Amino acid sequence: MDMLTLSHIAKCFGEKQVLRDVSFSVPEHTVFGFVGKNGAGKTTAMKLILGLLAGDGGEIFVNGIPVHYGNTATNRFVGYLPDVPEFYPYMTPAEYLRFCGEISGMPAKEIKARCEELLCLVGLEKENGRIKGFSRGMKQRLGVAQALFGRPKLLICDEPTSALDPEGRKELLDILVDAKEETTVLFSTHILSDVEHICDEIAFLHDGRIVLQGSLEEVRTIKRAAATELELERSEDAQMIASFFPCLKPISRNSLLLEDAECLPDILRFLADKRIPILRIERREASLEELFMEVVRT
Ligand SMILES: Nc1ncnc2c1ncn2[C@@H]1O[C@H](COP(=O)(O)OP(=O)(O)OP(=O)(O)O)[C@@H](O)[C@H]1O
Repeated sequence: MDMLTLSHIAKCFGEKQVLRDVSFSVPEHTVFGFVGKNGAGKTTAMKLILGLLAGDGGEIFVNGIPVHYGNTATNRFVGYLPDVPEFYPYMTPAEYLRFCGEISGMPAKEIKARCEELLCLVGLEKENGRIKGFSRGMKQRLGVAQALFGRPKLLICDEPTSALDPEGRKELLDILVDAKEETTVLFSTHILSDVEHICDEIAFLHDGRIVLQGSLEEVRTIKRAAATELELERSEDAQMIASFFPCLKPISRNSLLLEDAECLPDILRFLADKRIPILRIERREASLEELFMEVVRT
């Protein structure tokens, strides 16, 4: 079953059309990457899903129920982590989560157990200091715990890793993967390597439209499946051969990328004729970054 469906969503701010005919579905118990450059409209789409903005067309369903602008009933299924979560800095993480439980009306006994469970999930069970001393990564992890408190069916995270260092990013991504056991995760990002590491499905938003979507494998199949990297011993040879074969794109001083495999025999013959030393020829999968650039160019 799909936990979230966007169907032909449109949104304008004044004259500016931010989303045009955006449709995608997020299957249950998956991590779904919502990818787009800064300003692509990701936060706008998330606010529409949360009923915080009124759309200009289309429909959104969470757990099969339509979302309405304003106080939408569907938010009882949703946990939300904004891009910059705010906390009471004088509280400890356990106090903060207990407070979240109390205002949600959960029985005291359940609150204690849920706090312990979530602090373990996000690796903050030994952190007894006040939140004001927390790193950004620790705050994001606490934000995930807070968003998961009410056992939402859908967890929405707005750019949860963008301000984190590589270690903090990895910790947070691991938590999102663990979270899909009990929920469905939609997270927005412009960091394509994060998507490559943890997402089951992805949708690329560009210019207000979804330009590519599916599982990682599907996306790679739809677009270019692979490319060949050619590394030569001498940089002057790399420059020279790139000027003979426009299908070769320089990617470093000595390395070239070949996207059209049909040219490879001609290139190898040329290298052999001229006795140009080769260091490495490697066939490799295109990165998501390359796929995204390709889609955006077309
Ligand atoms: N309330 C608003 N009024 C007018 N324009 C807005 C409003 N909210 C967003 N926009 C514009 O809509 C566009 C999309 O913004 P949005 O924040 O949804 O993008 P984003 O993909 O989340 O970007 P980022 O990664 O930078 O957060 C931007 O050009 C932004 O300036």
